[in-house]
Amino acid sequence: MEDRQGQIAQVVVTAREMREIEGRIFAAGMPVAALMEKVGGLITARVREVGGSRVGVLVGPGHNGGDALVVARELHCRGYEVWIYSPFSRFKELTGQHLQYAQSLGIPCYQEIEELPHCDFVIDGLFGFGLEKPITDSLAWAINRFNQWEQPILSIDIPSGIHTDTGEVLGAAIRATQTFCLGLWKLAFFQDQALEYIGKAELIDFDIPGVDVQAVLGTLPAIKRMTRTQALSTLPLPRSPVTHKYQAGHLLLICGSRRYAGGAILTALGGRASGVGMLSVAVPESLKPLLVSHLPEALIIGCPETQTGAIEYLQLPEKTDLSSFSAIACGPGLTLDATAIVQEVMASDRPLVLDADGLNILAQMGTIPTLQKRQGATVLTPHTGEFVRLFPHLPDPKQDRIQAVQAAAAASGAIVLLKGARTAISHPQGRIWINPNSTPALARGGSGDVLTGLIGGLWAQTGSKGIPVEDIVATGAWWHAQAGILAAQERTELGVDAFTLTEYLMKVISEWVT
Ligand SMILES: NC(=O)C1=CN([C@@H]2O[C@H](COP(=O)(O)OP(=O)(O)OC[C@H]3O[C@@H](n4cnc5c(N)ncnc54)[C@H](O)[C@@H]3O)[C@@H](O)[C@H]2O)[C@@H](O)CC1
Ligand SMILES: [K+]
Repeated sequence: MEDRQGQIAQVVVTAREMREIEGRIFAAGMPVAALMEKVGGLITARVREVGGSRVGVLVGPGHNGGDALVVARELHCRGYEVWIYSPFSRFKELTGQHLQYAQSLGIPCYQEIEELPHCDFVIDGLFGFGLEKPITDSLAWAINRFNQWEQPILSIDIPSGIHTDTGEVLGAAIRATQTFCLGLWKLAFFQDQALEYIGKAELIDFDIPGVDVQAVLGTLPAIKRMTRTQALSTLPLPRSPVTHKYQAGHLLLICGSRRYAGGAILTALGGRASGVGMLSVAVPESLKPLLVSHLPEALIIGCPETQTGAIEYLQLPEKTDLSSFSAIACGPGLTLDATAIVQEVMASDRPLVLDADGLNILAQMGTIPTLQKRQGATVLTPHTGEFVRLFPHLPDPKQDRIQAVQAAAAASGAIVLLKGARTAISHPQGRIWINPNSTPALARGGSGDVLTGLIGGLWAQTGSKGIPVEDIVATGAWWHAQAGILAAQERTELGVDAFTLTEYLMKVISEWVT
């Protein structure tokens, strides 16, 4: 049971895949009406927990409307006052039958929004994954009116008007307070542009057989949703009782400048929180005392500086070269004057995380040709602005973040982590992890620096264990977000500065592990 729920929690589907999976269930003999009844019953049970007794139900022409009508009928039978709004004249057969029966029970059905009496909440069953063209005219107008209402709106499957795959608004879309996603997570739930419409998201599992999911998605689905179980299986815990510090990885961080000293500290604190065995931090010479005072256990490498206070070149300790490190993370706070350093680490064959100015310098060097020459594995961690600078010829991530990150990884051969409310990580061959939960508290200067150090530290510890790099990166993203969520719970969304975040990294993980 645990297993099935764990697997279902990771699955993410497109509208086409959902239709194929649904097709297999129907072909195997499940009557369409029975499935609708089952799903409607599950939604009703959740709706009844919401409270209120006067309900407006928005009913569309397809099976999303059919689901809504089952809920309307069940609520009516349980003593709720129910009104239906449906401005359509033609319905799919099953939906039409449900509407007829609902009306026979005395549930009023209105075609005009003004006729709907005041209700405690609204159920949105206008369109689900069958929406195929933009919503226009009077229906778009009505949706915009519903959005101005104060009452909570509960959407069935997906807020009506949201594209199931890209998350874009097709003409007009319901802004839901809560959305009950049916059966399997749809891609739109992880596209930043849809999040304000989806509200609180909840999966209603209606027992889709695992074999049908596998038959359509394959044994290694392309897009997966990160889960706690997955993250815990990747973390380097428990440690072997006989390990020594060099077996727990050696991370080299290259970061900071006189102008951006704090970025170096935050990156290093992120690296430290990963538990990495040995931490070396290369910074401009003048930052060395500052870093030593914050991280007494790390080896701080002071490097010659440019006139502007950037690292001029790497000056590693004697008998050390880049091959001494299990992973390198480079970029936060470097400024654009540290080009030589980025060239040097690009030429090494070490696992490399590039972030911030490291990415901006890579963009100047020419992202794709430079990466194609690299011997080792590379992780890029851009936010949207850096992404566009790195990949100016690829589709704009604002339109479809998942497709954009997939295209970037394929074109560059790097593992690309695109930051956002729903951070997505793609492997060059198209495998994607999505981090499903985060907090706007993390939209704050320095929080990305912490992530870079953390991912570097995890990679240094686990890279040699055969764990796929994208799993390690996704675990870092998950851990970082969970620390932000816990910190925001305890300190509000205003209380999660990047330094505080580094302290919550340990706190959150000890809660999971114990
Ligand atoms: N996948 C599954 O296994 C299940 C799906 N169910 C429900 O079925 C839904 C999908 O049902 P459908 O395929 O009937 O699709 P929808 O109910 O999403 O809507 C399709 C209908 O809307 C019309 N339409 C599409 N775009 C329009 C537009 N812009 N303006 C006006 N009309 C438009 C279409 O002509 C069609 O009649 C799901 O979202 C879910 O709610 C559930 O009943 C049970 C199980
Ligand atoms: K809907």
